[in-house]
Amino acid sequence: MSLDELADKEASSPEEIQLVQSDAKFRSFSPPPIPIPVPAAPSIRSLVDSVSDERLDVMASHQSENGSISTASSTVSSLEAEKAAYEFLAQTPIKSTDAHLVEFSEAMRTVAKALRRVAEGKAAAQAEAAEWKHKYELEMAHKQQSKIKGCGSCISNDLDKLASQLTLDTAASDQLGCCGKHGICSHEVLQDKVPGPIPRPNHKMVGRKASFKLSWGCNGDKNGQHKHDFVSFEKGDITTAERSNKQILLKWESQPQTVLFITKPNSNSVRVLCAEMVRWLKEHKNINVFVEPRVSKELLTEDSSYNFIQTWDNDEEIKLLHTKVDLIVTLGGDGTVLWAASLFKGPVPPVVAFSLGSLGFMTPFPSEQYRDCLDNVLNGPFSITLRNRLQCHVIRDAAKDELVTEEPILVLNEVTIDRGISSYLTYLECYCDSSFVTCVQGDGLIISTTSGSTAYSLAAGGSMVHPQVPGILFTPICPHSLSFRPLILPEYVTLRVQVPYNSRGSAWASFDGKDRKQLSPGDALICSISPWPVPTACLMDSTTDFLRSIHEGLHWNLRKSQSFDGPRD
Ligand SMILES: NC(=O)c1ccc[n+]([C@@H]2O[C@H](COP(=O)([O-])OP(=O)(O)OC[C@H]3O[C@@H](n4cnc5c(N)ncnc54)[C@H](O)[C@@H]3O)[C@@H](O)[C@H]2O)c1
Ligand SMILES: Nc1ncnc2c1ncn2[C@@H]1O[C@H](COP(=O)(O)OP(=O)(O)OP(=O)(O)O)[C@@H](O)[C@H]1O
Repeated sequence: MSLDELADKEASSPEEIQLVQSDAKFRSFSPPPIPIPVPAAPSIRSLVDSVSDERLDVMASHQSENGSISTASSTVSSLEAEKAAYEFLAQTPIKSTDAHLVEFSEAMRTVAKALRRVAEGKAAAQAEAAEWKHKYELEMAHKQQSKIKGCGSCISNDLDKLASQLTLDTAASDQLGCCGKHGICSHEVLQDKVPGPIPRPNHKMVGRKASFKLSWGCNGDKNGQHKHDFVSFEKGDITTAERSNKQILLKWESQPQTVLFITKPNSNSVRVLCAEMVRWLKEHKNINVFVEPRVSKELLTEDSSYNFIQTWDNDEEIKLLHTKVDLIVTLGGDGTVLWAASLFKGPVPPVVAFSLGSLGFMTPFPSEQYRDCLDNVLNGPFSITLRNRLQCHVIRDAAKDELVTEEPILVLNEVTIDRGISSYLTYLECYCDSSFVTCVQGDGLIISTTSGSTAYSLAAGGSMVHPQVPGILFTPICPHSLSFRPLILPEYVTLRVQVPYNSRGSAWASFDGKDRKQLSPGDALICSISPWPVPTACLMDSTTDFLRSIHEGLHWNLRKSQSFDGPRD
C-alpha cells in the first residue's frame, strides 16, 4: 500500500463507511462495504450526484467481477440510487455547522497528509545520505588500503608495519594472492575500518595480531573449502550450489598472542577466576593480556606482580583494540558478552565466553575447565558462530543538516522501541526498504537479531531462531490487535521505524537493554545488519551449542514422558 493510499485509508471516516452500508440496505443483494469518499463541504445536490455516480461505479465493478450479481444490478437505475441517497440524507441530517466542521476536518487531514509526506521524504533522504556517507568512508578506507601492497599473513616482515597501521590493511583485490581462493583470511575480516576519523597509532598498545583462516565444512567433510557462489544457474537451471549455512571453523595461521578479558563487575568469584586465568595465560602460554581499567586497578591493588597486564585510558584506544587483540575472553553471563560486543564498533575478535552467570545462553564454556578450553582454542581449529549485529541509526527530525546523524549503535540482541514511562499506546510506522510494513499500536516493537531471538523477543512471543540463520525478527510487544503475529525478515533489508507527527507521545529506543534514547514525533530509527558480526567460539559446534542452550537454559519442551502402560490402539 502506498503512503497516499495509507493516508487516504486513515482519512476514511466512520460516516463514509456508514454511507455505503446504509445504501446497501436498499439493494436486493449485499455488496461488500466499499468506502465512498465524502467531498469537502458538499452541497446536498452535489452529494447526491456523487453518491449516485459512485453507486453506479460500484454496480459496474460488481457486474464485471461477479457474474452472479449482474442480473440484480442491471435493474438498478440511477433514479433509484438518487432516491436512496436522498432517503439516506434525510436520515442523517447535515446541518450547516456540520458542513463547516466537515470542511475544516478535511482541511486538517490534507495538512496532516502533506506534513507526513514531507517527513517521509526527509527521513528517506537522511537515510540515503547516511548510507552514502558510510559508503564514501569505506571507499576512502579501501583507497588508502590499496596504497599498501602485500599481505601481512604472507610477508612476515610487513607485519610490524601493518601493526602500526590503524587498521589491518589488506586490499580486497589482494585476497587471492594472499590466502588463495579457499577461505577468508583474518586480514580480510579485519580490513573494514571503524567509521569516523582515522585514529592515531598508539605506541603503548602496539602488538602483533595472529593471522587465521576461516573455512566452511561441507556435509561433515571439513575440507577447508569455501564456495563464494552459493547459487549456480548453469544451462538456465537455478540450483543451490552449496547450502549457505555451514559450520565455520577458525584455524590460526600464526600463534595468537594477545587476549582481552571482559569480566562481570561486582562478583568475587569472577574476580578470583580472572586473576587465576590471567596468570596462567602469562606463565604457561606467554600471552599478552589486556583487561578493562577497573580490572587492572583491582589486580594491581591485589598484587603488584600483575604489572604485565595492559589496559586503555580512553575511547580512542578502545577503537584500536580490534587491531591488537586475537581473542576476547568473557567471564560472566550473557550480559557480559553483550557488554564485550558493545565495546567494538567495528570488527570484533573471536569471543570465548565462560559461563559465570545464571542462564548463559551465549556462554558455552565451563569455567572450571578453563585450561583445557583455552588450550583447545589457542591451538585451534575451533568452530565459531558468526552472530549478526544490527546497526541502528537514530535520525532526528530536528537535525538541521540532513547529513547529521547520531553515531550508529551496534546491537547483538535487539533494539527495542517502547513507550518508556508513558502510559499511552506506542504508535509507530514501520517500513521495510521502501515498503510500508505496518503501524504498531501497543507497548512497542522489538527488532532483533537471531541471537537475540532467545532474549526479549522470545518473551514477547517471537520464534526462537538458530543464530546462524540470516534474518531479522520483527516482534511486537503487547500489540493491541488480534492479528499482529511476529515476522522474520531476510537479513538484507533495511527497516525504518518512524514516530509519526500525530503520535500522542514520544517513544523510547533501547539497545541490548541499555542506552535509552527518546524518539520524539518525527524522529526515526533505521536498522540494518551490520557488516561486523560477533564471532563466538563454540564448545561443540553452533547447532549443538544452540540446542543445548534451549534445553538446559530454557528447559524447552520439557515434559514427563507418557508411561508405557495404558490404553493402546
Ligand atoms: N522481558 C524480558 O525477557 C526482557 C526484558 C528486558 C530485557 N531483556 C533482555 O535482556 C537483555 C540484556 O541482558 P542483560 O544480561 O544485560 O540484562 P539482565 O541482567 O536484565 O538479564 C536479562 C536476561 O536475559 C538473558 N539473555 C540476554 N541475552 C540473551 C540471549 N541472547 N539469549 C537468551 N537469553 C539472553 C540473560 O541471560 C538474563 O538472564 C536485553 O538485550 C533483552 O533481550 C529481556
Ligand atoms: N565488563 C562489564 N562492565 C560493565 N558492566 C558489565 C560488564 N559485564 C557485564 N556487565 C553488566 O552486568 C550485568 C550482569 O551481567 P551478566 O548478565 O553477565 O551477569 P548475570 O546477570 O549474573 O548473568 P545472567 O544474565 O546469565 O543471569 C549486565 O547488565 C551487564 O550489562
